[in-house]
Amino acid sequence: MSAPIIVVRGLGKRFSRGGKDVDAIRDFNLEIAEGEFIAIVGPSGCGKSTFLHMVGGFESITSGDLLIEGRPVTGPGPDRGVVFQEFALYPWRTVAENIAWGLEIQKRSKAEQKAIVERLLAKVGLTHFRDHYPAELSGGMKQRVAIARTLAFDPRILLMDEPFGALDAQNRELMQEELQTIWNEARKTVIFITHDIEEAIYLADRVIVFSARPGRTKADIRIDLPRPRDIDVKKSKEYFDYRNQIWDLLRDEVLRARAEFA
Ligand SMILES: Nc1ncnc2c1ncn2[C@@H]1O[C@H](COP(=O)(O)OP(=O)(O)OP(=O)(O)O)[C@@H](O)[C@H]1O
Repeated sequence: MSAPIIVVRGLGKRFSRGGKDVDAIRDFNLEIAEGEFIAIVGPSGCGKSTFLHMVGGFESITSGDLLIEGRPVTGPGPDRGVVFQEFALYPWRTVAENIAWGLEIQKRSKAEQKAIVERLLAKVGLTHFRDHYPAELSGGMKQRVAIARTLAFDPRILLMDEPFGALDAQNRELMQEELQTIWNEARKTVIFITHDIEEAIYLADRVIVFSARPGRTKADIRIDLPRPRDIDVKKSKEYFDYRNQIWDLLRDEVLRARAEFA
């Protein structure tokens, strides 16, 4: 196997607030191979978003190592694209202009920008909405624009924090299918945070269950379901077994996290 693209060793993050220290993450270890789809689930407040922000280079590291292709993360970079729950689209830009945003920063030629934007509009099924503004779109459509905008500058690593959290159940399922299709084609390395165990199993090669705070690996479960995965896989016995296994692990941690705040 080739060297992992992301290596996390003994990672820790401590926040200090009002003279009190909070260990969000402690002694967290993880290795991710290029092209792997990793989902992270865990109780609320266990440090999942903090970890993703550290990989993104938006949050400093308190202790341990966080390496991408062998180099320590020191800040954001074009090798990493982020898609978060809130659709951070520019309201004054059309769909096409939102997708082109990163390409303008990269100073790509107008012709290149147009070709990439058209390809991505088709990929996320929004060709007919290219001249619409975000306010005219549904939540699912906005999230598709956000994904297209991130894919436009072609990062090797996609960091996704509850990207479908604000969508209704039907749109969520459609977006899961779409993301799987995009991932099958592009094979990017993905770290995907979700509260939805079923979503994690459907999408991921491995599901990492975080412990209650301070966050670290409680379990690292390989999902051996054949790809590409049809949405009907969610009705299979294997899927059901994974769901029970992960839910049992998570339940203990959710109870521990609750006890702390009781
Ligand atoms: N900037 C900050 N300053 C102080 N404490 C912080 C800061 N950011 C996060 N924390 C604390 O770190 C812990 C982990 O937060 P984080 O947002 O990473 O959790 P999470 O697992 O993503 O939660 P959720 O699932 O609810 O989104 C929490 O106790 C949170 O209050």
